[in-house]
Amino acid sequence: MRDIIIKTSGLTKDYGKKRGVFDIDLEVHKGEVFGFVGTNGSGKTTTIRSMMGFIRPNSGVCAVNGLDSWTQSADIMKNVSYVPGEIAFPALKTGTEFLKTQAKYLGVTDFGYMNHVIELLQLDPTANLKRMSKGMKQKTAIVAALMGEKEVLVLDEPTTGLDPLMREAFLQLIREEKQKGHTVFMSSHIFEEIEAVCDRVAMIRDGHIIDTASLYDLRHPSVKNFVVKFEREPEKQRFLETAAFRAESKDAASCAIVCKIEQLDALFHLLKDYQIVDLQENHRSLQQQFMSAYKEELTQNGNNG
Ligand SMILES: Nc1ncnc2c1ncn2[C@@H]1O[C@H](COP(=O)(O)OP(=O)(O)OP(=O)(O)O)[C@@H](O)[C@H]1O
Repeated sequence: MRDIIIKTSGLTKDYGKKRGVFDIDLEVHKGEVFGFVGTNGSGKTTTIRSMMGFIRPNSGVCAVNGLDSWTQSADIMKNVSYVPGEIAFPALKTGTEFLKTQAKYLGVTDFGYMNHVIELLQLDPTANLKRMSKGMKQKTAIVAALMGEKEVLVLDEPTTGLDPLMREAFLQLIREEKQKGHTVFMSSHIFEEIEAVCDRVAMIRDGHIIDTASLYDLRHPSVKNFVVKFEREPEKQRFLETAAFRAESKDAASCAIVCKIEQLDALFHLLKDYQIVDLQENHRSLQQQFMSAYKEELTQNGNNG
């Protein structure tokens, strides 16, 4: 069993009127990149702030590196790089001044990694802190957090304000963190970026975890869905009549086929006897997984969710 770096159990912070987070159970293992997705106001920040020890839960516990989030928050901070959802800088003039102050606070003396992050994010730290755009502020906060090279990263919507190119650069940084064996917990409402870098993901809705999924399982499903286009309609008909696979007609010459991994060989063997002009695999996306967990939960709760 791999080490558990972040754990919440029964975490509840009730703000009243069904707002807050309720009975949150999460376990993040060493070296894992763990995504936390949910719509606006679903409870991502409340969960993260509870983990960091900034919020005292009504019930349940959170721990990071085995330290209790509420009573040992200061010790947790020593080993965690944290990017908050709402960035507030101290009253300093430039980004450089802020980064220097942060380096002193974190005891950073080798600036090689900090410069690497600055370069990758194409940040000009000499800019006036107050006049920085939202994206520049976000980049500055990322540099300030990552320069400490801590083994655990807790990031609350770290790509907010970043343009698509910079989001990709940021995801590259996360991949590098993963390669170093560091543990990352990041929230987002952008499914694609979670899908691109995470090992596992928890989905939260209205303060409740509705599903936890392994991205490996999502990328390597035990059942595959194909859309096959035959050269002519009679070919498609002939295939459907074999009834060898779960299949349904899509349009004149195409059909959708559902195939278990262990039947793949048999399917391709069978298709050799047909004139095929196109074959596509339909992957289930994280967003589709979220939507079906969401609908399932609505059904279970009788739409009172
Ligand atoms: N201090 C507070 N007092 C009262 N309600 C709060 C407080 N903080 C958060 N909430 C409510 O708790 C719920 C969860 O908020 P939270 O900020 O954790 O969501 P989020 O998933 O991070 O949202 P977003 O994606 O919009 O940042 C929301 O309904 C929010 O209005």
